[in-house]
Amino acid sequence: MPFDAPSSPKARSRATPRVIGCWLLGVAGMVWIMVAIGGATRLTGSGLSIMEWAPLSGTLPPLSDAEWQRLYDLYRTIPQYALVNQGFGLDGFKQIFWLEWAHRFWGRLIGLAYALPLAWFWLRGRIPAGLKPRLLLLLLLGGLQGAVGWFMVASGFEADRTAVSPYRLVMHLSLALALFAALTWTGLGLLRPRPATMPAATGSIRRQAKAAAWLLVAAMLAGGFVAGNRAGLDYNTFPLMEGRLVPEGYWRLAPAWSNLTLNVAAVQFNHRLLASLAALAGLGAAFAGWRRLPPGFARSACLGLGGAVVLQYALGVATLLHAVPVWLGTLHQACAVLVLTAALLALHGLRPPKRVT
Ligand code: HEM
Repeated sequence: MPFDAPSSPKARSRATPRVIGCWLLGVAGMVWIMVAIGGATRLTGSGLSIMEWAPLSGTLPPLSDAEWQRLYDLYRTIPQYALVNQGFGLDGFKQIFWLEWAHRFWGRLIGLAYALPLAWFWLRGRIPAGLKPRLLLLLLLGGLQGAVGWFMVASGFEADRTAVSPYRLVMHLSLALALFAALTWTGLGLLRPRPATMPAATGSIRRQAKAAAWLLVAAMLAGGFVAGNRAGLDYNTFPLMEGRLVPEGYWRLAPAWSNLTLNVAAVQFNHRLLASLAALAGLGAAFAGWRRLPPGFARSACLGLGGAVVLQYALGVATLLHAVPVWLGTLHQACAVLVLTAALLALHGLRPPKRVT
């Protein structure tokens, strides 16, 4: 559903789409930071430290010794404590508590940064009519993401589990990326109206960029399963996996489809394969843009896509070779959003011109 900045004679209504566009991009930036905090939370094993879902009262951290002790006692009832952190004491608990608290606190801030300006623009009649359903949908998606986050965390409390379900982790990561993409695309639509004309080569480069974008989405989903299965702790060589291109035991699990989501060897191989295809497609679009487009937004965006994909690929290999240190894993997760941004900018820059009727 494309949305373009409407042109209006009134200066005030001309300014409003730009302000709304900047606000949406600002919220998208906050979602980006949230993805990075989420990566650090997962990689430091902090994500299961708060066992309550309290959207309002959970805003404040514990303010008394008794409250700290109550939360610690709750945490001591779950398998992760017994199997991973037994005896790490209240001080150890506080260390894993703060990141999860910061993750949830930042989520609440994003909610406010979205809902309050939305209400203000709405009440002052500043939102173009055609944009209202989309802004409400974004609000709904944001709320849903909070609920999915809790749904994911709750899976980590089940018997014999020391981490969350890979399926729910992928759901949470995908929804975060979808929310980021929707905010960014809508914001860009308000800031950059469709051009009246485009160079003839644009159509074929747009198809290449679209292919790269879909391959990137697939690589990101596969990356979620690598993270969810902690598959980056095995096969720490590149490009071969235990001396083979396709690892032994790719189809080890039954039913066969479960290899795609739960088998460490298969999940990691799929991520490598999809990332390589996405990198090739991204570089292809960058090369075509560089060769066939005149200097301008679309050409720079195509080149940016190529650069971002190469950076992310190199970060992925480094993360794997070093068996996922927290800082590299977090950087790889944050850079996935950079690549997504680059793909969105390229697709936006390559949009077909406005049809004249
Ligand atoms: C276009 C390139 C790539 C994209 C878009 C991408 C994206 C992602 C995403 C979204 C995740 C899940 C979140 C995270 O932990 O970061 C992930 C995880 C991971 N990726 Fe990639 N990736 C790419 C290339 C690679 C390559 C080439 C490798 C190694 C050969 C790699 C290795 C890993 C590993 C080991 C993880 C799990 C990290 C963890 O447990 O935190 N990635 N990737």
